[in-house]
Amino acid sequence: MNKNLSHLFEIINKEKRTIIGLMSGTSLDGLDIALCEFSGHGLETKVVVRAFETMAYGSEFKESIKSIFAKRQVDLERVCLLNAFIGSYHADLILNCLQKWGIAPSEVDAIASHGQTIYHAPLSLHQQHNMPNATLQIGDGDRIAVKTGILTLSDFRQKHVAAGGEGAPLAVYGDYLLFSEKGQDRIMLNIGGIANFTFLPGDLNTDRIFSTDVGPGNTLMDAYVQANLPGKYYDANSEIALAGTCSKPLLAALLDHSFFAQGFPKTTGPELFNLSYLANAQKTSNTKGISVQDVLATLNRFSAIGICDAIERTVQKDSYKIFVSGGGMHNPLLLSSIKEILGQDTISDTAELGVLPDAKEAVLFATLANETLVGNGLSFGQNQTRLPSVHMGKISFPE
Ligand SMILES: Nc1ncnc2c1ncn2[C@@H]1O[C@H](COP(=O)(O)OP(=O)(O)OP(=O)(O)O)[C@@H](O)[C@H]1O
Ligand SMILES: CC(=O)N[C@H]1[C@@H]2OC[C@@H](O2)[C@@H](O)[C@@H]1O[C@H](C)C(=O)O
Repeated sequence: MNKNLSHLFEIINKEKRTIIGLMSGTSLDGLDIALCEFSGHGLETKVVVRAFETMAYGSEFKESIKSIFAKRQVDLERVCLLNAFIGSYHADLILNCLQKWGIAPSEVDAIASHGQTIYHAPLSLHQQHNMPNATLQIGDGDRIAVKTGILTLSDFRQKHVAAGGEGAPLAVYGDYLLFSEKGQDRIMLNIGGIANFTFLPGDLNTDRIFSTDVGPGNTLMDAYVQANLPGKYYDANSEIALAGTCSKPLLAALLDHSFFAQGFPKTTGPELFNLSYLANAQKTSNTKGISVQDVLATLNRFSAIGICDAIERTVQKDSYKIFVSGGGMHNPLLLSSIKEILGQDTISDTAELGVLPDAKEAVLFATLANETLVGNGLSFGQNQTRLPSVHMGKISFPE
């Protein structure tokens, strides 16, 4: 038998598998690397996160990605080169991280690589009715496999799109497998560049699981800070927003977009929520002259309203418990607005469930890989989110 395939069977037959999950999101802050140990699959999945690290990206690398990120017109040669470069670069970051942790690559069974989203185009965004939902992540999995010598699963979103989804959010799969709890309705809220949430019903009825993107988390605030405050990357601890006042006319203009009127579930990205979106809202609301502090206070409230409105419109009020993750959970003004609007005294985070909030998305992709390697197939039946019941990820062998 082909040596790669016999190695694959060895991994599948193991009691426990060590899988590295990778995530590099819309904020372009760095590569999240989670070293996970799995046993079981499906609802029996058990994961222990043995180590986690965010390997920060250098400014030159961030600028290269930004030059092609969420843009309709780009230098195609740059896209081609970056697809290869990101694969190699991520492989180097993994090898550095393993060395730091004192773990040999041979101890790792598989890598689960999300890659870098450079364009997300569901039909609702591209509006070309003869074209399908589409999404594009780059950072070639073969490069990661060859350079690290570790079997690599990558490009997870393509199967989701092929099976009728929008390619996102995929968090719902990991949320369902790792965090469902009989007797407790849970909302798993991730506030990354774009915010999304999963509703996990306490009766474990898969038909009632619900998941959607809701609009911007940090992406607009980050983009505005980067464009207006040289040297700053984001509004750390909401310090700037806290010094301002939310502008009602600007807030109303930001909310006046068909995305918010559209039904659920839906997905979005910086292709829509970018500085042109803000400039347009400032123009129509005649608020171009307001201070940087007021703009950030307004953008902060805008994110909070998008998140809460989506939850209120799709999940019965009852007694759900919210578990937050993603960088936006470190934004105190945003969190206090969410609590105020939803009438929640406290919001927990996923650390309470054994997964560090900053590591959650990387753990998610490792979970998807575990399911593809050893799962028996998930069935979401007639789920209201129309979740494709598929295994995701393409397998790259090292040799
Ligand atoms: N102390 C803080 N105060 C305010 N905001 C913070 C703080 N720490 C992190 N953030 C926000 O979190 C962002 C990083 O979030 P995260 O790493 O979840 O993004 P991502 O993984 O790129 O996003 P996505 O989930 O959209 O792919 C930062 O860019 C910043 O906006
Ligand atoms: C296309 C894409 O990369 N989408 C990301 C992005 O970042 C947050 C939100 O938008 C989410 O839909 C998704 O990532 C997470 C990991 C997901 O699929 O659940």
